[in-house]
Order: sequence, then C-alpha cells, then structure tokens
Amino acid sequence: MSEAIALNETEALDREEHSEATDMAQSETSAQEKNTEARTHGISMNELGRGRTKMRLEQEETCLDIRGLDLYYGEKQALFGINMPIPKKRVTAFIGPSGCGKSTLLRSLNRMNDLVDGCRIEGGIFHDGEDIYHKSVDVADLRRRVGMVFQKPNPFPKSIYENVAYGLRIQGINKKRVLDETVEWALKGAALWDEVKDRLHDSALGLSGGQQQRLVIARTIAVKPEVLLLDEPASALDPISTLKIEELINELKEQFTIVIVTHNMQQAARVSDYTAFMYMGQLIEFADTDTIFTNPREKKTEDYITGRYG
Ligand SMILES: Nc1ncnc2c1ncn2[C@@H]1O[C@H](COP(=O)(O)OP(=O)(O)OP(=O)(O)O)[C@@H](O)[C@H]1O
Repeated sequence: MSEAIALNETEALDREEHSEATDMAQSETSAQEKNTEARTHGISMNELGRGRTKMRLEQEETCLDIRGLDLYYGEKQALFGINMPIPKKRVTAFIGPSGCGKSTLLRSLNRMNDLVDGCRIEGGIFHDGEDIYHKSVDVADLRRRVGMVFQKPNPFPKSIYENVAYGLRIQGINKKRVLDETVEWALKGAALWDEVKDRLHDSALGLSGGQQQRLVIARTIAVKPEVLLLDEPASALDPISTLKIEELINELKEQFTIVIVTHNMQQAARVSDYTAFMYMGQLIEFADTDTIFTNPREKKTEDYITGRYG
C-alpha cells in the first residue's frame, strides 16, 4: 500500500522538529487523537491520509451529474431526489446501512437497472453533459464508457487472455498486435501481469478469487472506460487480496473516475476522496471523505460512522 500519510502530516513533522516541546502538549494531542478515533468508529486518522491534500468538492470537475433522481422498483420508491456531482478522476464511496440504496444508485449510473423489470426513474444523470437516460443513448456504448465490477468475481470460462480481450473482440478488434498490447496494458493496469504473464492461455477459472477480481478489473479497463463502478469489489476476498484491490483503486484513479460501494467504513476512509452517506433512499450528506469521517454536518452521518446504527 502506498504510504499512508497522516492528515496532519505537517503537524507531525513539526512535532518531531520540536521534540523538546512540552510533554503536556504531546499528551493533549494524543488524547485528542484518541477522542477522534473513538468518534470515527475506530478509524485511525492515518487511514484517512494517503497523501491527500484537502479536497473541495466545489473545485472539482464533474464527471457524472445526478440531478433530482427518483427511482422506483414497481410501486416501491428506492431513491428519493438524489442530487450529486460525481467528481472526475477521484474516488467516490457510497456508504450507508443495508438496503439504503447504494447499489441501486451505483447501477443507475450505467443503466444496469434497465435490466430490472418494472424499474423506472425520474430526474436525470448527465455524463459530461449528456443525459444518459435519453432515448438516443446507445446503452451498450454507455456501459463500455461506464464499466462495472461486481461483488463476486465473474470471469468467463475462457483463458486469461480471452477474458481481457473479450470487450475488444466484441468491438470487432481482432488484430493480434493490438489485442496483445491491450491485454498486457490492462493486466499491468490491474496489477496482475506479473502473476499471469506466463500462463495467459490457461483458464481464468484457475486463478484465486483475488486474482479473478483483478482479472475482471483488467477486462473492464481493457475497453478504456472513463468511469469504473465497483460494487463491493473486495467483500468476497481475503485481507491480502483486499489490500491489493485497495492499492489498485488508488493507482487507477489517475486514469479513471471511480465510484465504489462498500460496507466497510475503514475501506471507504482508506480509498475514497469523497464519501456519500445514504439512508433510506436519500442522500444525507456528500463531502470530502475527511469531513465525513471527522466532522460530518448531519447528525445521522455522525451516528452512522460512530456505529450507533447500521
Ligand atoms: N431488483 C429489485 N427489485 C425490487 N426491489 C429492489 C431491487 N433491488 C433492490 N431493491 C430494493 O431497493 C432498496 C435498496 O436496495 P439496494 O440493494 O440498492 O441497497 P444497498 O444499500 O445496496 O443494500 P446492501 O448494502 O444490503 O447491498 C431495498 O429496499 C431493496 O429491497
């Protein structure tokens, strides 16, 4: 994992330089840290770092703009008036108790919910200014641009190579050189190349769960999407594989806008730049991750991150 840098790194360095500073001041600081840890559901301030500078939503370029989104499954309304600008080339996490609508909101970003009978929306979602629900939109192309990775790795029963080349072949790209180059690029991008380069033509089903999930990420990025939607991508994985996926997310955000649903608040704190807290189909609060975890505006958010419910 890239070195976690304390939020108050400057403060920490200052403290080192002034090591003779009074013990009293130091013990006050550690008492404050303990307090903060208690308030943030045991999430260490270090986990919020990752070298982020303070982020400001209003200074970000918007990639996906969710405007007044209501979503219904038949008679039942699952999302209520969601307004949210998803910032470009950042990691945005959706958190909230089970059933609050995180996956529904995620799936609405590439119209996966179209596949659910009786699902309909009101309001809109705009990708770089284009209404993704407009009838002229080619949904297959939208899903290429806004790719999705699910909770359980779902490699195809094909070779590792063919899994990654799949989306390109569908687009009619069959030139070996192009396929070879893209497969290598995507597997490197998904931090899997070194582990599989000598067995590209073996079945993908022989990979471990963590490797399969990175393969699915490679398959998704091979078609050069702009956005990656990750629906609890590490929840079926062991801790080491989870760590690899988290590192990967941190690297991929250089190139892609990433939206992740996670049940794991420590994970949200570690990987995301912005966090949206949802409750009963409503967006309660959306802000930079540090604010959500250390100084939320809404009581409901605070209650959730301090473990009072959920
Ligand atoms: N295909 C569906 N048909 C009908 N209702 C659905 C469907 N999918 C989800 N729902 C309902 O919509 C609401 C939101 O569900 P959703 O799966 O989005 O929540 P979630 O926050 O992702 O939950 P979890 O954390 O448990 O995965 C729930 O009440 C759920 O029962």
